[in-house]
Amino acid sequence: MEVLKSLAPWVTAAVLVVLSPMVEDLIPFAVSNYLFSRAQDYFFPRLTVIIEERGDFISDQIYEAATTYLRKKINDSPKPKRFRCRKTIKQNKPIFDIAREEEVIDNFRDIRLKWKLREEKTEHLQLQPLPAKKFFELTFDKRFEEDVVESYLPYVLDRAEEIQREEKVIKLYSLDCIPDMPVLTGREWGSTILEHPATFDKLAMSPELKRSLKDDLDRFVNRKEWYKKVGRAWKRGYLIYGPPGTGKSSLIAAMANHLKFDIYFLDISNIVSDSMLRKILLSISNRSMIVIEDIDCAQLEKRGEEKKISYYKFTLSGLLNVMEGLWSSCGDERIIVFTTNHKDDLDRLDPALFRPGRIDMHVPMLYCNMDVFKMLASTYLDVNEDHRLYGQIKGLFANAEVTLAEIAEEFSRTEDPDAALEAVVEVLKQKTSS
Ligand SMILES: Nc1ncnc2c1ncn2[C@@H]1O[C@H](COP(=O)(O)OP(=O)(O)OP(=O)(O)O)[C@@H](O)[C@H]1O
Repeated sequence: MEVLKSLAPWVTAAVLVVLSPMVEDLIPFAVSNYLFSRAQDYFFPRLTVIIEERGDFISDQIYEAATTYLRKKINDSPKPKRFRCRKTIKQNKPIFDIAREEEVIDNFRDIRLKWKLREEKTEHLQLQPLPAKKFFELTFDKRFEEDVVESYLPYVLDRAEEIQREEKVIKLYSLDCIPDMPVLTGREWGSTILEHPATFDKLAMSPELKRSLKDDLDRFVNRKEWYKKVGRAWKRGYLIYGPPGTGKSSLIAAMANHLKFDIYFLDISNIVSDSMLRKILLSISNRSMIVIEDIDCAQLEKRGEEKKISYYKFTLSGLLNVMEGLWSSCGDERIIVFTTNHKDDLDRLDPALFRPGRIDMHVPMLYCNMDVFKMLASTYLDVNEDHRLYGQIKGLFANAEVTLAEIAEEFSRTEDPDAALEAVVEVLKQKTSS
């Protein structure tokens, strides 16, 4: 009986092919098409799983994994009929990606699976166009439902993680909304590939501080079990402070490059309520750094001073609660980085924001001193020994506040180390006389 059933679809197909010219004459196309698909459904019942880009605001891990997995597949094996191609100046070769409405076939054990990327337009909300809803359709023979759910999807997740580790592609996310328009849906993250070359090796900062920050980050990522054991959210907070041009942004890029974490720049001035903040934070993927820059300028209110409900108001307690509460229940390996140019002004903010557990480490990025100057000279000019001008420069540093950005600018103007160091002496002299 089983043998007969397995032969039946082929016999039916053959009969339909032979009879199709006659069927076409007798039965309208729409009807024959319907009958054919019903016959197909009967003999080869199929299942389609919908994997949306975002669930209830939470970016979907399977969707992200499928994107990575299929991209790798398209790049490594024969391409589908249509595919997307992109390349930035810094990438060595083009990257191919799945195109909308194009099918990509995968084989897993004896199962044939069909992936299709689809997009559903969403309406405009007020003046702001909403991003289209993207989703994958994964279609396979119904008999393999259990294998797909129990084995194939976990395989795609594992494989995607491996690929991400191998490829080391780091993404930079920021809120994709019209300036001065509020975040309306929580789905506004737009991304690009982070190509910032900063690394800890190249960064000029106090060697002790660099070592302790690197150790702190490494300890954090290796302590999954510890966080679970003590029942704490697997997150860590850093405050990076210092005048403009001292390397705060470069340090953030170096941290992301070191950990291979994505960066999410969160501009809280676009966030209109605690609930929207919650949605925005929920849509951030694991293994990521959330960066809130210039926290002293942020429109935060002190704890206890927040008004009841006000439209364009963002409360400090909202930020604290979301950070603490939300990530305890969902989300792993989250780093939050605050930056400020004016640490003293932070006294204006609620001290609770900066108590241990919320901000775990304070990282000063200060004006240039002789130690960091030598590091920068080694990176930019290959000056690794003492230079005849170093004594004079050291003396000038005692009375001049100069940032590493200013020094880096002088070092970039010439490849001649003597000329570059003489230019720095001039800059320092000007600073001390003014
Ligand atoms: N510590 C540093 N080590 C190496 N280069 C640095 C350092 N600080 C600054 N620079 C150089 O100066 C440029 C500007 O630095 P960066 O943007 O990181 O400073 P910042 O403190 O974030 O400034 P802002 O507060 O204005 O954003 C960098 O691209 C880099 O070339």
